[in-house]
Amino acid sequence: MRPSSKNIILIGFMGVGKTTIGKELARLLQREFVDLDQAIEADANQTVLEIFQNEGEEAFRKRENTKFMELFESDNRIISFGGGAFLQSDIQKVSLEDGIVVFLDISFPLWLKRLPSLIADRPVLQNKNHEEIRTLFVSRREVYLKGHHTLNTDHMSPIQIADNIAKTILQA
Ligand SMILES: Nc1ncnc2c1ncn2[C@@H]1O[C@H](COP(=O)(O)OP(=O)(O)O)[C@@H](O)[C@H]1O
Ligand SMILES: O=C(O)C1=C[C@@H](OP(=O)(O)O)[C@@H](O)[C@H](O)C1
Ligand SMILES: [Mg+2]
Repeated sequence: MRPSSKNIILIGFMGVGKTTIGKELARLLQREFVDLDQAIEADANQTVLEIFQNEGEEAFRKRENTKFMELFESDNRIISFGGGAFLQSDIQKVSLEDGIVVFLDISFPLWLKRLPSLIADRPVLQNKNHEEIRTLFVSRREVYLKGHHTLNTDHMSPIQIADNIAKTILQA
């Protein structure tokens, strides 16, 4: 089957592996890889953390929206979102209408083991206790489930996950 040229978008909670797996998937499918956060950082000449600190979350969300709309003018890309991008209703609508949206899921206990390595550069996780983070994880998961495909990533390496995504999309 000829693979569609639609953009493939990876969504899911912070730290699930969207950036890491997106790179692997792009290599596998020989497509251009774009990480939405990295594209925003390059434009702003600041890290995501610095944008949150210097401009606030609302300004970051505006940058996220503008950059997404710009990126979506071309197809054939693998685009890794930041964990909040798909929560924006217009980003969600355009992604679902014109792209292939893959939700990378993970069980919360496994995700929690990654938290110490994530906290320093994920402003949304800072100043929250485990229960508050779990509540955010559960409520966002409901939104991520609107994606076209859901893939549980528990106990799999990024390469295995990328391989599964490629197979899932080719079979669809
Ligand atoms: N399948 C996996 N198994 C174990 N660690 C992973 C896996 N995928 C990603 N990681 C690690 O988790 C951290 C967050 O990955 P990242 O790709 O930045 O996630 P995201 O873009 O979803 O926030 C990194 O340290 C990365 O090496
Ligand atoms: O979930 C979120 O609201 C965010 C996730 C981050 O990306 P990752 O999901 O790649 O960590 C980054 O966009 C920003 O810190 C906000
Ligand atoms: Mg990322």
